[in-house]
Amino acid sequence: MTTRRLRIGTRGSQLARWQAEWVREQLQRLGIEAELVLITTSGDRQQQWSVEALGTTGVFTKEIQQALLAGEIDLAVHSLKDLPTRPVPGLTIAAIPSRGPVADTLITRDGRSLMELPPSATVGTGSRRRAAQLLFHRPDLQIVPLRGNLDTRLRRLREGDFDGIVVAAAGLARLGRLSEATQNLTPDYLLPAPGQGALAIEAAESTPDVLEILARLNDSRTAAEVTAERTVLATLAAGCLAPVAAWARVVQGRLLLTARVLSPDGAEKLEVTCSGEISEPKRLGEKVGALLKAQGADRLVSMARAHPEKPAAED
Ligand SMILES: NCc1[nH]cc(CCC(=O)O)c1CC(=O)O
Repeated sequence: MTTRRLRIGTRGSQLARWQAEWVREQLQRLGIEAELVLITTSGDRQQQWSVEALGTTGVFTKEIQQALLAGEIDLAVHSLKDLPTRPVPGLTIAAIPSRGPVADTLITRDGRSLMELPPSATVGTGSRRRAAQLLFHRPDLQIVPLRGNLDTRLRRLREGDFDGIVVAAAGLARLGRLSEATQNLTPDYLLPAPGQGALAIEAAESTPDVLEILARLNDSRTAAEVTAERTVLATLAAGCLAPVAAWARVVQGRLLLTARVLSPDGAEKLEVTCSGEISEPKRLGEKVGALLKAQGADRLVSMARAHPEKPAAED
């Protein structure tokens, strides 16, 4: 077993540091000392650009993964929903800890709920998944592109740039600001992003001693849930830029998976729910992905690709 101090690579945002610090504390409980190493990613550097304009996935993870491969850090803590589904040679997800809240929340300036917002109200979000589902319920809403860290987005709402914003409950809770949420958006209303609320702890395959330690932070139930969700994304070859949502949960000893694909304008919506063995999350994700394809999901995903002018960012 390793006796040296482990180096945890993380982005510098408040949320990322909270998450990395949480992992540091979990390691400390196991008697393992660790320290944070802050790494700036291209997604952090280019706040003014849409993620699509950056022309690649993994803008919040790539530099951190390079540091892992170079041996500059021993482990990386990511928001799982920011981590592309395509594996990186030499790296592995060593642990997926127990998940936080999964839902999205609406925050409005005047405390009105989604259905109470006035006609043509403006909602700031950079996520196509959020935009499409909001428009499905309220086609009149004006969706305004919004990027940046959670604190930036909350500040812009207070400054009056929008009537409302939609953010992940997990992020708000971690910043200690869940009380600012106006409305919890239930999954039937706004289905979350694959992996939302969960962390991924990544390490290099060449460091089996580190992998062995990190395995103790894994929560097998959360791992099964997010594996099913991410398999839908991978099966649809959708990436983070298409309006794809997926949510898996354990109900009566079985894994229940709901996934949605929408057109970017929210006018079309496909949805599938299936259950499967907890021990076979990948099979369940593939099945749901295939059923969505059979309903025409590929056409909706390519509609999103054909409209790159609309930015997508926060999931
Ligand atoms: N890149 C944005 C991001 N990545 C992870 C979270 C919050 C935590 C989570 O959803 O797991 C957020 C903020 C948001 O979506 O509002």
